[in-house]
Amino acid sequence: MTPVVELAGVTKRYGAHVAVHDVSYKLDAGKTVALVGHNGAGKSTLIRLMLGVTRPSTGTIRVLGLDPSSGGAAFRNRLGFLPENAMFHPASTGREALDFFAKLKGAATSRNMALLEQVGLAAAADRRIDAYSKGMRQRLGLAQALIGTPEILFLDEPTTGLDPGFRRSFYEILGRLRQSGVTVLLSSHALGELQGAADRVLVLNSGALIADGSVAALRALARLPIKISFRAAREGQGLGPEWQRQGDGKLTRFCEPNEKIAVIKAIAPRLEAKDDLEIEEPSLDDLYAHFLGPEAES
Ligand SMILES: Nc1ncnc2c1ncn2[C@@H]1O[C@H](COP(=O)(O)OP(=O)(O)OP(=O)(O)O)[C@@H](O)[C@H]1O
Repeated sequence: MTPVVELAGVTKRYGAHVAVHDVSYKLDAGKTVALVGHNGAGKSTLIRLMLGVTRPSTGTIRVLGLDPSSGGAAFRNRLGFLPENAMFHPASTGREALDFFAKLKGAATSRNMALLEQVGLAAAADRRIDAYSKGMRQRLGLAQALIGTPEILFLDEPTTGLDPGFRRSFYEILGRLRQSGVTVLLSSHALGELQGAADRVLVLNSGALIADGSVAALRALARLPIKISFRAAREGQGLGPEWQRQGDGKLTRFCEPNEKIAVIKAIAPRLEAKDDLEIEEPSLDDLYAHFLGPEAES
């Protein structure tokens, strides 16, 4: 399958500052891919490079088989973009804003109501945008990005500032888009919200791509320890020193993911029906901190 996006050895410098350093990847059609990293990691710069708004200092970029910086209007209409801070005229209604953007894109305005419906804004179509919540404005931004039925959507931090309910419903809309075959590339600070929402995660640190894979593959790569705890009716004598008694009376130890079953088998003969066994997998926030450091935001 020909990749829809292909970067090879892409570096972007602003003066002496390297915003993106030697990044290469290929994206397949129909996948949802997340770019994850701290503030300043280079996520927006990569999106701008793929949109053709800025050119790489070195390396090559192909989007839908073309150099995005030399693509014309027909090429741009095959892409949708939701900027980090989508701006709309506050006095216009959602419907008027979409009409404006459709005209800019040379697209028919007749689909706009269907787009508003798709993002759950049909009932608010004729309300002024200054009365929209942040979550509603982000959905309007998504509807704007969907004008003209784009093949690839670039969404720059679409869920930043949204409360958990709005985040969830935003990802539900993205899930439906994924089923319709659109390729989605979104950036995010938070790995935690991407479980089940992204097929693949690209982790960026200081402009460099430091990890690339599904959430499950990143978990396997990180090999973060698993915590096993149990509270036994009988004393857990004879267990090794790796088992520590906690303040709540539970016995706890950490182990490598590939030791988990052996550890459970070793304690199984001591467990009775009324005993309590807990297996705690590392959280996605732990995984983010593993790749990007303890000051990780979630
Ligand atoms: N036009 C520019 N001129 C100079 N430096 C820039 C420019 N655009 C970005 N940078 C710098 O490049 C680095 C990467 O910025 P970028 O906006 O791509 O990061 P980001 O991962 O999107 O961050 P955030 O999560 O804060 O949006 C930053 O250090 C930023 O200051």
